[in-house]
Amino acid sequence: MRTVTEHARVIADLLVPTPVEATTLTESLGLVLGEDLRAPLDLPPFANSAMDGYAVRAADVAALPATLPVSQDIPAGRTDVGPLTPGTAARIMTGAPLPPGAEVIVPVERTDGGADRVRIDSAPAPGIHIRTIGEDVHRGDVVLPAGTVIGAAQIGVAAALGYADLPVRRPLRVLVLSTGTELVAPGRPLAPGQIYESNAPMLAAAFTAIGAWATIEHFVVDEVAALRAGLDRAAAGTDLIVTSGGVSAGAYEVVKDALTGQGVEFAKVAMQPGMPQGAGRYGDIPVVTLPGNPVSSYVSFEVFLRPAARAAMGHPDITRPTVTAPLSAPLDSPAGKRQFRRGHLNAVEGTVAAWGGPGSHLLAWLAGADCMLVIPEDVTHLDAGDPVEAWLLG
Ligand SMILES: Nc1nc2c(c(=O)[nH]1)N[C@H]1C(S)=C(S)[C@@H](COP(=O)(O)OP(=O)(O)OC[C@H]3O[C@@H](n4cnc5c(N)ncnc54)[C@H](O)[C@@H]3O)O[C@H]1N2
Ligand code: MOO
Repeated sequence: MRTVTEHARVIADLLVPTPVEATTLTESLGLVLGEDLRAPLDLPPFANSAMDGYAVRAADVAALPATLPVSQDIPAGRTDVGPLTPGTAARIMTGAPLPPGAEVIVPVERTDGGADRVRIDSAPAPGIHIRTIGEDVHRGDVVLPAGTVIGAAQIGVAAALGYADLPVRRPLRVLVLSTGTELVAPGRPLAPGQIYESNAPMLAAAFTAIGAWATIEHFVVDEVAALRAGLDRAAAGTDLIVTSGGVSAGAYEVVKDALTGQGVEFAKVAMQPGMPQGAGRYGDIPVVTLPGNPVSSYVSFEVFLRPAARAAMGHPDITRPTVTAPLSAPLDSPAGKRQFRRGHLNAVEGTVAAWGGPGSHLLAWLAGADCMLVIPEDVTHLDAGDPVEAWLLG
């Protein structure tokens, strides 16, 4: 049997980093910078006022109160500001360029607010309320290093620097294909013996949630020709194919039947759920074949695909945030397998507990879980109070 770590390595090695592409700011959200982003200009790009008020020379407010004629009006956006005439004040608004020669910004509250002449009652020291050139960013500086995950603030600073698009790693293009003659699309009538198809929407959503582009190829019946046709229809332009179902030990194991000896290796992995797995290539395209049981599929995504896909998209941090917390109730685990149990974190008590049983068909319990408990291969029993690792989902 293959270890979890060995199979994780096989899957990680299948994927190569996605290319770095110029992408609009909006579409860059959640993606990762593929190159350092340098500042093409200073921020602020010019000295400007941080207050609505008056710009004056220091010598003109040495003795207070002082009344000065207003020689200029400078709202934000003026592009033709001339030097400040000595012995005068410029009325200036927040963000407006400082007139050359101005040294003191007097907030309007410290004056009589005059438009033609202004009486200045008191004044701050020179430099106060003045935003200097490059105070935030110097031209040429690396503002966002390669590997930065683009969030709202990163989009903000990139826009402030004039970038309309960013060099980010493109999302991984993933094709999700479920197999199973018993499957019916949600929304259609269900005959006895049939079930609704849940793996493809779940897996596609899991990929979308990490910033990948997931498409669903209509699920196929358990026939090799149907699977090959589905793969051929959809494979072009795909970085990764993920199938679910048809990989265990029975008859009608369509994925195994179609892909064994065709570049995909099937293996039992020492984990529960998620034991039957496969990985390889279909033509040139990486393929990962997940077990059909819904919880097995999802757990396999968390353990193998999420980290590999995030690494391919350049994420510096590929694992879920993890805590180690005491169990609030005992649990058992199979010998020789790493068990992944749906879990629940009690944030008040600081404890975790298994959430539902270990059965890999218990999907509603997965939906109610907020963490995944990881019980090592050599542990068969844990008592209440024993520490256990929990991956925080969410
Ligand atoms: N004799 C053995 N039987 C099984 C073994 C084994 O080692 N020996 N392994 C079991 C384990 S563990 C798993 S996990 C499953 C994996 O089976 P498959 O990958 O071949 O999946 P299927 O048989 O196609 O389906 C399993 C189960 O999941 C339901 N399913 C499948 N696809 C979907 C879907 N897209 N949406 C919702 N539900 C789905 C399917 O109806 C079955 O109930 O094999 C065990 N058996
Ligand atoms: O691998 Mo199976 O997931 O134990 O049901």
